[in-house]
Amino acid sequence: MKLEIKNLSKTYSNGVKALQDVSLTIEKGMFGLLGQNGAGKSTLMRTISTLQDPDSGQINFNDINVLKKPEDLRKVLGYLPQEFGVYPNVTADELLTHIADMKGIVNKGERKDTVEALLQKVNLYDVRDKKLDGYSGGMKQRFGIAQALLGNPELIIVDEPTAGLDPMERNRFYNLLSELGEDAVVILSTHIVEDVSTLCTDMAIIGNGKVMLTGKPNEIEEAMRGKIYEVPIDRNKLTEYQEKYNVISQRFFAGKLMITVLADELPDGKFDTKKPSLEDAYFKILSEN
Ligand SMILES: Nc1ncnc2c1ncn2[C@@H]1O[C@H](COP(=O)(O)OP(=O)(O)OP(=O)(O)O)[C@@H](O)[C@H]1O
Repeated sequence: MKLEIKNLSKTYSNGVKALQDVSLTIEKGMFGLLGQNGAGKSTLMRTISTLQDPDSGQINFNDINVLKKPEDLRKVLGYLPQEFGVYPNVTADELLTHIADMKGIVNKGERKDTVEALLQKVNLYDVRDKKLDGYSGGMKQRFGIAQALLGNPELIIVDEPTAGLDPMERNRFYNLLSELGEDAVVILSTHIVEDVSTLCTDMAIIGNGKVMLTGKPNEIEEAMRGKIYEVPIDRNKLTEYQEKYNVISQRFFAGKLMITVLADELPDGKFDTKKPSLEDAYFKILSEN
């Protein structure tokens, strides 16, 4: 199983270059596409999902030429868009049954079994007869995954799935997502670094419509070992430190401002060496662009 994206470009009519010569090879497993708001993630996800056309480039999934045969891709695609839309005043069971019907699962018995199994899988079986518009954000997202999984897709795309979930719902959702990569190519688009470090075996960072880095999260972290330092400072000293050092990020920690600095060696005795995280790598890339 393999998704190959080659030289994909897209400029919107307002002149925004949302994709600039994007090439990626994505194999079976969970692939994280990390980028800030506006980086081009949704444009890429919608293009792969055949909802919009690029200006140029190619996409192949196994032997399907996606841009030439979008209908072939749709048969093996499961897509959870960023905005799944307004949740109608129907139950999870009713809507999933309806979508299963539209996806071509026409045999009633088979459809009932499929819908039941999926509701079990996403842990909504007990609330299957409740109206969707009364669901919590996490429950809605789990429903979104259930509909994306109808028809056993080989390519699953989830766009910013954990935005707006509370920590417990996010954890539950992670458990669900972590199983998906076993038999499919799964692309998880997100601006949340933790999503990628928790779930993904491979990743890319995208910014301004360009691929800035690809690799395995642990290798990307490892490449930064011995180069990341931190020190707590007074908030009003930030500019001073920024002038002197390559400050890649800052956060509040117990009332102090903790700054993270990129350097080839210990900047001075006040700094501590920090075990690099994926977030440090991400901030480094962002600070360079
Ligand atoms: N239909 C459109 N017409 C014009 N510009 C657009 C359109 N859709 C997106 N853009 C612009 O293209 C750029 C990339 O947007 P895109 O939605 O792909 O980014 P994103 O990484 O998914 O961000 P977000 O998380 O905010 O959705 C942004 O500058 C956005 O404003």
